Amino acid sequence: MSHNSSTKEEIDGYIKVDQYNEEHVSRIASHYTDILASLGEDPSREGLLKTPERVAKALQFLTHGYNIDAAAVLKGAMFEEDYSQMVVVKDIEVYSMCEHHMLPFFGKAHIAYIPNGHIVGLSKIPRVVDIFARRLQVQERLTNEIRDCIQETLNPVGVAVVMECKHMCMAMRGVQKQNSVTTTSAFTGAFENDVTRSEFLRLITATLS
Ligand SMILES: Nc1nc2c(ncn2[C@@H]2O[C@H](COP(=O)(O)OP(=O)(O)OP(=O)(O)O)[C@@H](O)[C@H]2O)c(=O)[nH]1
Ligand SMILES: [Zn+2]
Repeated sequence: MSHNSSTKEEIDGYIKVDQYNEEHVSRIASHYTDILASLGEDPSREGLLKTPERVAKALQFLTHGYNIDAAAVLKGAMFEEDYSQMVVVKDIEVYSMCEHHMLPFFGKAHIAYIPNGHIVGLSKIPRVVDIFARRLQVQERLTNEIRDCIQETLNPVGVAVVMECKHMCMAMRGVQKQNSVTTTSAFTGAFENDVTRSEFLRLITATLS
């Protein structure tokens, strides 16, 4: 992956295995060799020989959102359309990493917008989620960044984002709460109105049968 330019693949939100930045991979890997030794491991034992490189590549994948322009992704599929009801995309899987411990947090995002002359290709909404999630994050900022990107790019009548995530730093270590879920939300425009917001919350909690 080039860290200096956005290829078509990067704009599409993908990183291909042959696109890792080799210079960064080898730099990160050499640090991980030290880290393994500092943990009391033997970095030269067979099972760990390729681990620093694997971790380096995994980390590049898990943070590859930094160099993708989320607004450009949305603009790539905006269509003029005379539809002015709420569009809701719910249950979008989210995998991110907390910036405090670099441990995963994961869960679901539910997103709605009310068009203002333009709709956006539906797949672009989960892509925007991924672009901001594949960075070191806190859930609150992730929620706001998704909202702001959609609002500023699509200029809809309103945007709503709700995220429900589990944080591994609260489950595997620290306070060790296995079942707690953190909910964050961010709204603009029409969703600041109680009736519209309630309609959105009703739609994301409704189950299809
Ligand atoms: N607000 C917010 N906090 C987060 C998020 N992810 C992790 N944290 C918290 O970041 C905080 C960091 O607190 P510190 O006291 O500096 O770190 P710590 O000693 O490792 O804290 P403990 O996790 O309580 O052991 C912890 O309370 C984490 O639960 C997030 O997405 N949003
Ligand atoms: Zn954390």
